Amino acid sequence: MSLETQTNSEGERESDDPDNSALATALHQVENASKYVNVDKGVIERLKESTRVVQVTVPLERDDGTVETYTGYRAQHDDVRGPYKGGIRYHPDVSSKESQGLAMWMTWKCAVMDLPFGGAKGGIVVDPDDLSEGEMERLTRRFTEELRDVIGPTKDIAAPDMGTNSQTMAWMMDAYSMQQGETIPGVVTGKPPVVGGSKGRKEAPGRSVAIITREFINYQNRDLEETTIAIQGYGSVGANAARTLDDWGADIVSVSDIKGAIYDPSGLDTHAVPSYSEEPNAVTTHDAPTLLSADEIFKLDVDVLIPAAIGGVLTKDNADDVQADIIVEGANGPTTTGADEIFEEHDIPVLPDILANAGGVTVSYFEWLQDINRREWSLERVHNELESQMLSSWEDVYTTYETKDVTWREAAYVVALERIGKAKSTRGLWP
Ligand SMILES: NC(=O)C1=CN([C@@H]2O[C@H](COP(=O)(O)OP(=O)(O)OC[C@H]3O[C@@H](n4cnc5c(N)ncnc54)[C@H](OP(=O)(O)O)[C@@H]3O)[C@@H](O)[C@H]2O)C=CC1
Ligand SMILES: O=C(O)CCC(=O)C(=O)O
Repeated sequence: MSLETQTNSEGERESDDPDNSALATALHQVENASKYVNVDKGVIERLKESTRVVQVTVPLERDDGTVETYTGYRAQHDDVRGPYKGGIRYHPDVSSKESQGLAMWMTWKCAVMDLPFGGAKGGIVVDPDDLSEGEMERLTRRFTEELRDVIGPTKDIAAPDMGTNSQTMAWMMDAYSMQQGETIPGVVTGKPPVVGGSKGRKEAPGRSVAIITREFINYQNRDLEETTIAIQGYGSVGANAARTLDDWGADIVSVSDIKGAIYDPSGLDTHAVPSYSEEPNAVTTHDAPTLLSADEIFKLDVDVLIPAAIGGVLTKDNADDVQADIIVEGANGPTTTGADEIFEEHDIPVLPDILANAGGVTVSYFEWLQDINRREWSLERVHNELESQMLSSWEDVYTTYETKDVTWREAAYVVALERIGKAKSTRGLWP
């Protein structure tokens, strides 16, 4: 295991990162939001860096007996409010810088939700579709072993993200527990309920996207039952957001996966469209009046557009094509800085990821509480507590939006940065 020390060079960051990378976008957002908060400049400078980024080599014996090595990362951004918290991603684009950008967003997300956690993110540079189930398990167990020194239920708590799921978390929990000599469910969240997972965790990020969409529609004095919605990505976040909003009466007129989009102006039966976990890459096999290319979903004239697939998809090159009245971010970092500026010019509100998809980490917090207390909550309790936590943070964000001349993203950052700044000054950490 090696600890990679970060460089502080602005110039290096700018030249290394294209405009739409997670790190470049996250750094721009924090710099921009810092104008609106009363937080010491030294603290803001510190928050532009991760505490540490761990890079590990993960050897894997393939099913045919050959050995391959993979690279894994865990970026731990800030822990002033509590242990580091954030997902593990298995994807070919995982990198040190991507992990750092995503870890920063976790710090803000936990602070907006007022959860006692800091921010982390990580993953392995691998295409999970290339691995068998047994290979996935061996890779995950070895990765957990390599991260052993820096993770733990009071240090850094992992969770699922793209390419990982509740089974991956069960393997991580088991690998960690075996070496510790006792079962420690609180080291990861997003586990299957039978091994200490929380009911409702899998659906939670999509559910919170639905809650924030519903609240914003009400805020604008519109009617959810007359609202048309297009959703990019039909995985854990996209499909659950689609089905929840559909159940609440909205018309989900278009959904997409990597292969394309389906469109029905009278509304799709979202429960019948196969989600990624039900059948990968199968959205376009569903019978719908119109088939579109994957990118055409952004051009639809709908009330709400929900990008819920990957980061950096709304850019300055396609933002002018967006016809939606409102954007609710389901994915992490789907909107680049250039696109954000265009949406502001066009008066298209963008409800940010750090609020909208925060249901995932919020129910992860509930799971962690259940694990350390050895108590199990009912699904009804999870839904009620998620609802009240989302409404409380939504109120904090819209009150800030109404009292300062800021965008919705800036309002969420103000709430987060002020909480983090107060925690730093109260603890006396410098910076
Ligand atoms: N899971 C979680 O707990 C949370 C996840 N997030 C974020 O939400 C986003 C999605 O994550 P999650 O739902 O877990 O991931 P999944 O892997 O479950 O789903 C991703 C979906 O996006 C689709 N997709 C990928 N690329 C494209 C593309 N270019 N165009 C259209 N669709 C595409 C995939 O399609 P295909 O099946 O064809 O590959 C799949 O349907 C990520 O940004 C993640 O960080 C945020 C909060 C919590
Ligand atoms: O549940 C968690 O801890 C984190 C989920 C996550 O990675 C995210 O919200 O982006």
